[in-house]
Amino acid sequence: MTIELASAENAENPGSTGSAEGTTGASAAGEGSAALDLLAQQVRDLVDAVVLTGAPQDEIVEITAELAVLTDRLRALRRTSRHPLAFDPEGVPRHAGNAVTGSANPYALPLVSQVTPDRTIRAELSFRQVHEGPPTSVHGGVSAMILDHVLGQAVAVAGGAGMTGTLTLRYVRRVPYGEPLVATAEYVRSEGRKSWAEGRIALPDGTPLVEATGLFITPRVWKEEMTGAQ
Ligand SMILES: CCCCCCCCCCCCCC(=O)SCCNC(=O)CCNC(=O)[C@H](O)C(C)(C)COP(=O)(O)OP(=O)(O)OC[C@H]1O[C@@H](n2cnc3c(N)ncnc32)[C@H](O)[C@@H]1OP(=O)(O)O
Repeated sequence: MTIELASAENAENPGSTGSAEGTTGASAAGEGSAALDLLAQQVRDLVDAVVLTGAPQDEIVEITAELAVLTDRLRALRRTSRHPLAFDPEGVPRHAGNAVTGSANPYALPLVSQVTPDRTIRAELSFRQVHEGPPTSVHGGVSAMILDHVLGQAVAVAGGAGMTGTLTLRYVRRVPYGEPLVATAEYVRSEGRKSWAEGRIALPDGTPLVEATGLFITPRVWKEEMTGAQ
């Protein structure tokens, strides 16, 4: 596997035509263009509107046809390259297409995480109704995805970036949507290519809702690429 890093050659956002007003090109931290980020946010708003719509049948049919035209227009301009992976100044891996943090990915919240002075990963977040699982609560798999990511970031900033080997969750209380929450994760320890982290999604006062522990393994092939081994 080749890990594609942002560089002078590939830093230009592959999703951008380069001519649209307001596009900035990818930053060194692997962010998407401003125009693409706005498009992604518009699609998130659209998804929320679909989930919550009370429109009559004929209106839904008409809107669906209009959206199909826009979808075809975008599909015709499909890019072939991936968003570059880059590291922000704090060492957090980022790319604009990521399913959790990607500013250019409508599927992503997007989660915005920071590294605190004690190397904890911290992200303030708020789920939306689109994340609903059990009535009035966030789907457990969505919480797992967020925790997988922040635990992965915690081991990455500690130098043990890897793929998730195991992720263990304890769902302590129901996770509400539409309310401010906080996700945090800390690196715990490493043994060879294995690194462990723990984290949680909590209320702002620290009350835990979901707790997680995870094992991340730096794939042998990554190590070989980094060390130049055959
Ligand atoms: C630099 C880039 C940074 C990028 C990213 C940061 C992103 C930020 C956040 C993103 C976060 C989101 C992240 C995601 O979403 S990652 C997506 C979800 N995870 C995967 O898809 C992983 C799929 N599996 C694999 O790719 C390989 O199996 C891995 C890489 C895991 C190991 O294959 P590899 O060939 O390298 O290793 P090995 O077979 O020689 O085994 C080595 C050791 O590990 C032990 N073992 C193996 N598997 C498991 C297991 N499942 N549980 C427990 N232990 C396991 C094994 O027994 C052995 O132990 P020992 O005998 O030595 O004691």
